[in-house]
Amino acid sequence: MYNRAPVILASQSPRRKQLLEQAGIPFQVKVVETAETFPPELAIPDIPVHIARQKAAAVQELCEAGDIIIAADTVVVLDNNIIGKPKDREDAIDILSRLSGREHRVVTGVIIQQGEKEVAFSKTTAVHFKALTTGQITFYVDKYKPFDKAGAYAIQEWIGAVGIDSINGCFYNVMGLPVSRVVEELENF
Ligand SMILES: Cc1cn([C@H]2C[C@H](O)[C@@H](COP(=O)(O)OP(=O)(O)OP(=O)(O)O)O2)c(=O)[nH]c1=O
Repeated sequence: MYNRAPVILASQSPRRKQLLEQAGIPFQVKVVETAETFPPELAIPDIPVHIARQKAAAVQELCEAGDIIIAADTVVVLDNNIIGKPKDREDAIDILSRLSGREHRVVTGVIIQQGEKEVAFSKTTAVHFKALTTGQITFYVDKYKPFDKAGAYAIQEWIGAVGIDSINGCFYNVMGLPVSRVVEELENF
């Protein structure tokens, strides 16, 4: 069991909070809004790590020396293009139409920091969607309103149960936190 310095989760995501709780890690949530920008030359697996580092840096001022800060960012990647959160209903429908019947990758970058010390990594999960009908897509978007989700869907919701053929990699990584790896890194920190 993890039992050392206080852990601060630098995320307003209810999914990340739920997953860290599920792992039995005691923690507090502290969040400061960040711009979530990245230099265009970054390789795709490094982009969510870069953004997670910005989220961690933003909460430093709210933390005590010695606190361990955890931050993460999740992006959906289709044909080497990053798909973020949908702008509106039409954008969500368009994103899901593009993901339909195909495989995409979900990349979560994680930062664990204590003062100058840092562990950074990213994990990738491949997700294969079934061919979704227009009716399924509009039903999902109108009922579940996935506007705060990268790629306009949540694997833990209805669409994950009926629309996903297979995944290769960590399920919880798709939800926003590769929690078994986070626990492993915390134990070795
Ligand atoms: C693909 C996918 C994403 N998501 C969520 C995880 C993240 O919360 C969100 C991606 O946005 P993020 O910017 O990674 O996180 P966030 O804005 O929710 O929280 P914060 O920046 O404060 O840490 O999408 C799911 O819940 N299920 C999924 O299947």
